[in-house]
Amino acid sequence: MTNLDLTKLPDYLKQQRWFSGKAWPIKHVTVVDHAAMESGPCSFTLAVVEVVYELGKTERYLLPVKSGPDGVRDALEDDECLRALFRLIREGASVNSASGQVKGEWLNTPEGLQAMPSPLTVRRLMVEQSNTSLVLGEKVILKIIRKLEAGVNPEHEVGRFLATKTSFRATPTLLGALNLEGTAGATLAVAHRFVPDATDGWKYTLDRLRQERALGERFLGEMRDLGQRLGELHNAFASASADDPAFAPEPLLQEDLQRWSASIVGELGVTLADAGRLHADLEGRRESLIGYAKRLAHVTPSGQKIRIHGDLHLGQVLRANNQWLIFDFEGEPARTFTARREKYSALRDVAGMIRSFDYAEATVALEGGEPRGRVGPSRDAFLEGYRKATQGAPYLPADSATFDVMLRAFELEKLLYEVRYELQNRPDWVRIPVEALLRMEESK
Ligand SMILES: Nc1ncnc2c1ncn2[C@@H]1O[C@H](COP(=O)(O)OP(=O)(O)O)[C@@H](O)[C@H]1O
Ligand SMILES: O=P(O)(O)O[C@H]1O[C@H](CO)[C@@H](O[C@H]2O[C@H](CO)[C@@H](O)[C@H](O)[C@H]2O)[C@H](O)[C@H]1O
Repeated sequence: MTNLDLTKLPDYLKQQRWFSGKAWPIKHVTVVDHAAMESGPCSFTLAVVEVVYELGKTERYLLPVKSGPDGVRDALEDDECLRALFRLIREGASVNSASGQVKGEWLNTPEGLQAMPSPLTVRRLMVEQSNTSLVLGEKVILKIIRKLEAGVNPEHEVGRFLATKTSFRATPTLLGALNLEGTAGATLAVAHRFVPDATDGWKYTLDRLRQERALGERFLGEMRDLGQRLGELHNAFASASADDPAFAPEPLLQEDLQRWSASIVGELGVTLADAGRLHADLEGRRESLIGYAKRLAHVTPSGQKIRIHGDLHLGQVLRANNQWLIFDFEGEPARTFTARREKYSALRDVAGMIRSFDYAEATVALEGGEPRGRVGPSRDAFLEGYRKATQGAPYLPADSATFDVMLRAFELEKLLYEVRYELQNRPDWVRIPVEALLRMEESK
């Protein structure tokens, strides 16, 4: 049994940036598995704890901790503890836990064989994030996952697929992972190639929109490239062989379209109930918005369902060396792993990115910058690049009318998600998706 003082854990958790249950009273915290990490100069406990809230909900968190007379301390503050964790991954080694095994995995790809500097430098990433990322030797970015979910972690699964089964390299390659096997099984950490001097696409685009009155050919060319990279990513997903059930494309059926359409109509009801009080004019658009969702159910199915990114926006791409890299294959954080791993229409990712152009433009306009009207050219350039990379792809709809109906329905789906996301996280921003909903043309 670990010598962690369980009575101290609720207070400890509530002080952590990554702990998402700060608003709810905790009933109790239990340790569901733990491993003693005792090699090298740092000894600590790698514990998986289950938090049971008074309202009945439960959540699991990874706690790499040291305990002492003064309470619990985060072991990740100690560089030696971090190096010990990374050694497990790098050496593909394992350590027994109380009810399973903590197992390191290092991928045998050409990108994975780079030498690491010694001594290994450790740099903490100063970004707001729900996990803890560290840069090791300026070559590897190690993300320690804080909130654990049951099932296969899509970021690990997708990274591994892209690195080992495809030639798609417009992504920071997955190098390795740390997994807990056993009854409390989960992915605990993922290691990717660190991309030096990278800017995230959101910041990059905002800077460009602030600087350029009219979008120049250079920026539009970059948007074309971004569309092309996304098309190449989808081609890589669709290349999965039939004996790889988690990735193999599946036929798109009328019932898929009907299910997605019904789900968007349901989300419209929930979202208008939440946002309608604040934005009364949305109610008047209900029927025309339902029209977008309903048309999705009636198109003739063509194309396939494939694995997709699932939460694509400008914050999920990096710009480095004049190239785009797509990363963060975790999917939408509010969904279960099973839901995030579902195959879908590739156009859902296309819609996600198009929505992001509108967000970027609206953000600059709200700052008092250039007025709106620049999304259209970005959207067209992005779609042009996407179409070029996916010409004749079997997973896309056969005709452009169906392509457009599906894309509009997924834009609506994303907009509704964004309204709910903003109401919960950034109420001041909710006007961005609300105004976009109001702008959607009348249903035809
Ligand atoms: N491979 C990488 N190379 C360089 N920077 C990266 C890399 N991966 C992530 N980052 C930076 O770290 C930030 C957080 O990474 P992310 O994987 O999105 O963490 P989280 O899932 O916790 O939000 C990103 O916004 C990006 O700026
Ligand atoms: O990056 P996450 O996986 O945490 O995604 C969530 O947060 C995003 C905001 O950080 C949110 O994205 C929305 O805001 C972005 C600007 O901040 C914009 O570029 C996106 O288009 C917009 O959807 C995302 O929806 C949410 O899942």
